[in-house]
Amino acid sequence: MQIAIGSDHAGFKMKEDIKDWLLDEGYQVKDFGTDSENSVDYPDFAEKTSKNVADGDSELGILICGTGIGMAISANKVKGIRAARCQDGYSARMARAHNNANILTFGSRVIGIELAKDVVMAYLNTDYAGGRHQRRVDKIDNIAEEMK
Ligand SMILES: O=C(CO)[C@H](O)[C@H](O)[C@H](O)COP(=O)(O)O
Repeated sequence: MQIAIGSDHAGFKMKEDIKDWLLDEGYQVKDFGTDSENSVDYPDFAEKTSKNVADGDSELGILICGTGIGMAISANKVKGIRAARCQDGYSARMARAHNNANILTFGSRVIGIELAKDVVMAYLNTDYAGGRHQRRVDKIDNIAEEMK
């Protein structure tokens, strides 16, 4: 499975750690930056990473900033993206199972690397449940369509 990953300066170090760990676990990872702890603007990296997922090149995406909030807000502006900020395993499982979230975000200034890995594994190892949830996911996606 190919995962798209991105961060701002606040999430840079955690992105590198998560990327190396995912590669060790056998995932393919496409890194959309940033490439250092120099100050950057999170929407730039959210947009690049989210468009790669929306285009279908990567199956899922991970975005890391200081809180995970700015990344989630930005990613959810991209058509076809359902980004969920999850900082515990239960939320990460539900984001996949119930919301079919295709981007996971979290904050490097909020959770540590071991909890972040736990959240990522819960997210990646859970399948979308479909069924009654599809009706709701369709309604989410239709909100953007109706705004046109
Ligand atoms: O988007 C955010 C807040 O919602 C992130 O936490 C950013 O990483 C943060 O705003 C960056 O802050 P900084 O003071 O420029 O490092």
